[in-house]
Amino acid sequence: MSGDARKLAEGLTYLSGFGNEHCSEAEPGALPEGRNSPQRAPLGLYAEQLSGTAFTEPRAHNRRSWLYRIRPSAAHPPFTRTGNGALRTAPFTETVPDPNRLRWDPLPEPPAGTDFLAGLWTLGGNGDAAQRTGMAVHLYHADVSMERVFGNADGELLILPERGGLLIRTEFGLLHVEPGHLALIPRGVRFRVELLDAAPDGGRGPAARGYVCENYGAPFRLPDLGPIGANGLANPRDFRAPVAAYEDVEGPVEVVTKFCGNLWRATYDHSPLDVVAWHGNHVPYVYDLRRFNVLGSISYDHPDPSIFTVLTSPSDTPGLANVDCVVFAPRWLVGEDTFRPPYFHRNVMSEYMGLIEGAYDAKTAGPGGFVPGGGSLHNMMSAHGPDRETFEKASGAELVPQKVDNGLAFMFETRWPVLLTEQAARAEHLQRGYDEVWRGLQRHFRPSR
Ligand SMILES: O=C(O)Cc1cc(O)ccc1O
Ligand SMILES: [Fe+2]
Repeated sequence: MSGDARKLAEGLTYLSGFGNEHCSEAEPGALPEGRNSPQRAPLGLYAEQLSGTAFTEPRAHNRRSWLYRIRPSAAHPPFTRTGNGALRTAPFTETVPDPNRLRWDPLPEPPAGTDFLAGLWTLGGNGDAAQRTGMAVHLYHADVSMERVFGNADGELLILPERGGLLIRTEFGLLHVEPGHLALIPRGVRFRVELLDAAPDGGRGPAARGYVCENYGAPFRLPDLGPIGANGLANPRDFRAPVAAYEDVEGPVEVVTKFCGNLWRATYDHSPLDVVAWHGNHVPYVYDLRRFNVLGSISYDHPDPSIFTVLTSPSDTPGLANVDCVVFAPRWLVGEDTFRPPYFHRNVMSEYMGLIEGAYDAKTAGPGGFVPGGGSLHNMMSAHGPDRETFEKASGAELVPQKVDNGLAFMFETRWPVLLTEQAARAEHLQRGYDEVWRGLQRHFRPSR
């Protein structure tokens, strides 16, 4: 079963380009020509618009798609409340904001039978989902594929697998995402996550794991490049959207929606993944983080990590991100007379970091350190930077050109402090004594008199 899914995932074709006006049809003639909503849509399909931005937002930022489906989304019974599990939504008010630097080990293995939705575990966040501002940091662990379908009214979901490949079946078609890739599910788009590497029935292998940034604010877009020029960082053509693929399923399908923080469920009499054709720019996509064109200093000093921004969700203040997704991808360090790892700093922005693979150049690796599947939180103005070991090594290192290619880390950098859920503040896997990594940084200063 999982072998078939992998073959399917690896054979998928995509539409290329970030923010493009794509179009796709799974049956010839399903897409109307020359208009969005003909009197009768082709092939007996229903036409439906899905808006990701207000109708009136500037053309450059407007997001919407037209879907041609077997049944309109409106054809569903009432939703009723279901448990939220470990999923939480802004505003975050469960704990007292904590100025300490914090670090977590990976989530423990999930209970048997946990799907992606049940396995979402919220660390914290900021803003207010109902005001469409702020963000949340979630982790997930899952050992079975979803059978139900999920859609999130509260924001878009940026998924970064750390362990195990995923096949994501969406209203727009299928996406394949592996550790080292990101997948983006826009607000409102329904999807089902299937595991490609789960141990078949009975043989319990390690669960799939990863990170999710839920963005309540303006949809992620590519950052402006300013003096960098017309190319660089994440190149638009490397973002890939699915081609139309639909499920023609008549029969009970459980559909869950998150709305203003709560999960609601309904049993549909058909699959809502029944879109036969679509066009538009409010679409899911995948991106391979290793395609990131890393730019940096070729003279001296360590640049600010904004140069590693893959995607940004802007706020109403120019240059101030609701949240940025930043990647620390393989790169050369060549700075002369330069302390090459990240500098000591205190930042008005708040930084959640995770590790997809290997190690990170400012933090000690290994057990009790910054490990794949773990995460760190350095909130507004919290003092951090290289740990003692890194500082000592890097301030004495011979400054020959050096390739940093032993890891893949990322950061969600957000305008407001990330406030913790109770489960994150009390977690067994919250590391105790994280401050120790900065203990013993020696005094070297000697006043001249
Ligand atoms: O804290 C971190 O490791 C993230 C980070 C990286 C960097 O290269 C410069 C500043 C910064 O906050
Ligand atoms: Fe930092």
